[in-house]
Amino acid sequence: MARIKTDLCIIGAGSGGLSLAAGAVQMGARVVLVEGHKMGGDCLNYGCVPSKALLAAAQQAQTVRKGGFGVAPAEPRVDYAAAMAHVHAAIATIEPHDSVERFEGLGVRVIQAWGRFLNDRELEAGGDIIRARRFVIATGSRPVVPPIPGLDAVPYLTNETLFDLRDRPGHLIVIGGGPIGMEMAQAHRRLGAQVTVIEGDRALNRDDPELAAIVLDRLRAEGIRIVEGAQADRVSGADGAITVETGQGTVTGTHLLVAAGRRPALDRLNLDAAGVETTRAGVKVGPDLRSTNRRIYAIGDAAGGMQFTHVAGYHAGVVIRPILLGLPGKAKTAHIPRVTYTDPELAQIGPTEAEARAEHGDKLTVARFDFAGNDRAIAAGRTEGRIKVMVVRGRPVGVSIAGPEAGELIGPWALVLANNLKMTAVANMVAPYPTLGEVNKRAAGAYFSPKLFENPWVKRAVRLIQRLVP
Ligand SMILES: Cc1cc2nc3c(=O)[nH]c(=O)nc-3n(C[C@H](O)[C@H](O)[C@H](O)COP(=O)(O)OP(=O)(O)OC[C@H]3O[C@@H](n4cnc5c(N)ncnc54)[C@H](O)[C@@H]3O)c2cc1C
Ligand SMILES: NC(=O)c1ccc[n+]([C@@H]2O[C@H](COP(=O)([O-])OP(=O)(O)OC[C@H]3O[C@@H](n4cnc5c(N)ncnc54)[C@H](O)[C@@H]3O)[C@@H](O)[C@H]2O)c1
Repeated sequence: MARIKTDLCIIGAGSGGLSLAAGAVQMGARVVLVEGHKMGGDCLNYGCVPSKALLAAAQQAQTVRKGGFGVAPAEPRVDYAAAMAHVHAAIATIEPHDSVERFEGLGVRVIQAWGRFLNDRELEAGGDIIRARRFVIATGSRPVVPPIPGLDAVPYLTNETLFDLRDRPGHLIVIGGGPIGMEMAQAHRRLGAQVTVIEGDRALNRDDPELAAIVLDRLRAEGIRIVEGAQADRVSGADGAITVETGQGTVTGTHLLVAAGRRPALDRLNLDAAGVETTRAGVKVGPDLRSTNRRIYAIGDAAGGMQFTHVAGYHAGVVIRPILLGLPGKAKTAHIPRVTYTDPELAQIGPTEAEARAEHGDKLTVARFDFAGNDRAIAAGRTEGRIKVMVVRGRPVGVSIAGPEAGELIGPWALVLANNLKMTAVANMVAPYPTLGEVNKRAAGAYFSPKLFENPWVKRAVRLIQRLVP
């Protein structure tokens, strides 16, 4: 047992904790990092990395299945275990970057144990007692397992166990039509499984319904059954034959994936002892991410806001200022993008059209452009898609994109919104031809066109000038 005094103690070595530890130690702080399970957290081990790697394998299968452009389609011979081997190879490639060795090399003291507060200034981990000037809770989130009658008596998967499978499910039932559910539904369908998604509300319900429909139409066309407005009421059966009852009938499949949302991972922390209040969403924090104990901050999924790796990283940047330099820090959300990596992808930044309409009323203009009008999309046969830009007084406040590479295409808008730039900044950009990226400029064009081309004053001015010009 050691008594450790430090400047900063971070609990959780996932996306947020690792970013903060690396930044803080390299700026000269003494840093202790406490991790009870795997370095890299959810994103590396059970989240972003494995899900995107499996989607890549699924894309490969789909390319063969689809054929086209003179290449004959063929039913792909899928080796599911090999696809999962790719998933674990991707994790293994990234692992060293998040490892104990790398962080100790940077000068961080890493304690591999669960952390638990003893009081408002001390944390116990693996028998060591850490007294820190500041603590940061970066403990992430866990899958919600809803209290559906019968669920506890059947074998079910979550994102924490799905990537351990080596035999392809014959029929995967997914409870939850959010990003996890839809990404894993498409991955498994493309790898040859039958897939049914059961969603109590609308699938992809945080997104603009007009754009979500583009994605959902494709998923249905690929053979995924999506049952919406159907709460999973009861589950029964055993390994290989699991039945889910909903208000819209019953579904029987071989495997069940529960993707019904996330809850903050705070249970081991003994937060009462530290005077840290919580809500259902996470640690109760202000915009500065400080908890009800002024020495303790929370970042990432544990802070109860947007649950994304890039948000956890952003939070790390926000809290490092007050913790290390005594400067104010404030987390904002209006400029943060989010992407669901189905094919086509679904990307959003700021409010959707309905949300922007509710906030800005008549001041809102929505500019649209369809991928069907983009030459590169036509050449590549990838024309399913649309971009919508919500503009208020010449500045974009929100952007929604459904289409191929939507996650890449939203990048420039993240720059525009983060820097409060105007639509003219996008219109002034010259996009290389032919690229999908031209949709961004064309959306800006769609915003300015009515002002320029349907404006009688412009027409009158041009006629007058043409008469005067020699
Ligand atoms: C299937 C899936 C796919 C996803 N895909 C994406 C994506 O494509 N893009 C994206 O941006 N986001 C994605 N996410 C979300 C992303 O994974 C999370 O938002 C991100 O990991 C949050 O980072 P974090 O640092 O808050 O927590 P985590 O990365 O979860 O790290 C928390 C760490 O804290 C540790 N811990 C918990 N309690 C304690 C304790 N008491 N003591 C010590 N250690 C503790 C945990 O073991 C864990 O290692 C996905 C999530 C899932 C589940
Ligand atoms: N691409 C990405 O960036 C990405 C990918 C996956 C996850 N994530 C993050 O993880 C979070 C969690 O993802 P998620 O998909 O688990 O959660 P979610 O909350 O986004 O979606 C869960 C869905 O399950 C439904 N549901 C809940 N209980 C149900 C029941 N009993 N019967 C039927 N439907 C039910 C809900 O209505 C909801 O639509 C995301 O919101 C996101 O922040 C991000």
